[in-house]
Amino acid sequence: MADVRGIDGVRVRASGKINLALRVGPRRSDGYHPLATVFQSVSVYDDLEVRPAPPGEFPVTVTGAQADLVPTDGRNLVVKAGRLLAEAYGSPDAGAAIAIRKSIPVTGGMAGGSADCAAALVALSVLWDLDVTQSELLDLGKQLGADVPFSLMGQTAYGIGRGDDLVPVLSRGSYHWVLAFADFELSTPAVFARFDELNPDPSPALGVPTGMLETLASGDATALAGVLVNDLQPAALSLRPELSKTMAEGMDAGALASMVSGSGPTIAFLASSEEAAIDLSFRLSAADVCRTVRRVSGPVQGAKLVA
Ligand SMILES: C[C@@](CO)(OP(=O)(O)O)[C@H](O)COP(=O)(O)OP(=O)(O)OC[C@H]1O[C@@H](n2ccc(N)nc2=O)[C@H](O)[C@@H]1O
Ligand SMILES: Nc1ncnc2c1ncn2[C@@H]1O[C@H](COP(=O)(O)OP(=O)(O)O)[C@@H](O)[C@H]1O
Repeated sequence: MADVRGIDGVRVRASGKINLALRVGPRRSDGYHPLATVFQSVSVYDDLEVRPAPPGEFPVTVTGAQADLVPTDGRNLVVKAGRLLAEAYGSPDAGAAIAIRKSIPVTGGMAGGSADCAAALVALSVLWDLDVTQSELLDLGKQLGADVPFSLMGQTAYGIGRGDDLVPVLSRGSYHWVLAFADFELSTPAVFARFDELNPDPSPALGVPTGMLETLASGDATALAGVLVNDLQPAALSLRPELSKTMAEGMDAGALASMVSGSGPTIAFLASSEEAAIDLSFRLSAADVCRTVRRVSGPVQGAKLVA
């Protein structure tokens, strides 16, 4: 284990994501579903700070919105990340104090736990001065959760397998989104289970919509609105029908498109410009159909050290 004297703390910021395309195949024997997905990281962030702690200890504090929904014991993905990283590259009895400030909605379909996990991998490899490459971190990330590799990578990426075999996608410019955070949670396994009920025989031939990658390279928001797709959306709406009302309100308020983010319940609205997004966010707030309205843009960076 490297000497970390002199290092006070290491801070890393990690972003949430939306899936511009999420195609889902038949459940595999390991319980996972094959995906073809296009991720885009967006500008809602969790901040994480790690500091030295006694061997084997990982005290976690969580602040921010919905902090009470996040475990602070060994179930927290940052603790799992710390233990795995220490075992694989450092000293198995390493420890760290981890402070998480959450803004990404919890159980919101925006990979907030995965963002924290990715941030912990990056921060702890610096705190412990480990000789670990980005590609090795991606491999560790895969062992911790399907969305963790993308949370490390950020920007725009095409994912296959469990969504964790990634290729970067060229994306021009910036897209303006308005997010509606729900005042309830949707569990990812429950949404996949409802997908199974609704789709007894899903197509195993997965691909993202024709033209999506070309559209992203062109930067045309109106064209992107026409190709967004989420196979989990009917499952999420069937578990929480009130989300349809939120989606309809956003469309009435001028969105180019609306979609459930990942497994939900966050709803993402695509706007034609920053001005349109500001207008949409005011109108959606006034409609009182969600817990919070948040204006974001994407793509942004993956988990990154903060000076
Ligand atoms: C649906 C997606 C879309 O990006 O994200 P969220 O909406 O949850 O953020 C992801 O596939 C979620 O990824 P993540 O939340 O990391 O999943 P994991 O912790 O690895 O798995 C949780 C559970 O989700 C289900 N799962 C996940 C990924 C996948 N390809 N097939 C699945 O069936 C399994 O039931 C698994 O036990
Ligand atoms: N650091 C973390 N932040 C949020 N949730 C976490 C974290 N670590 C573990 N979890 C657990 O993971 C579950 C899924 O969280 P999250 O990643 O926010 O949702 P989603 O999979 O919908 O994107 C939560 O119910 C929570 O108990």
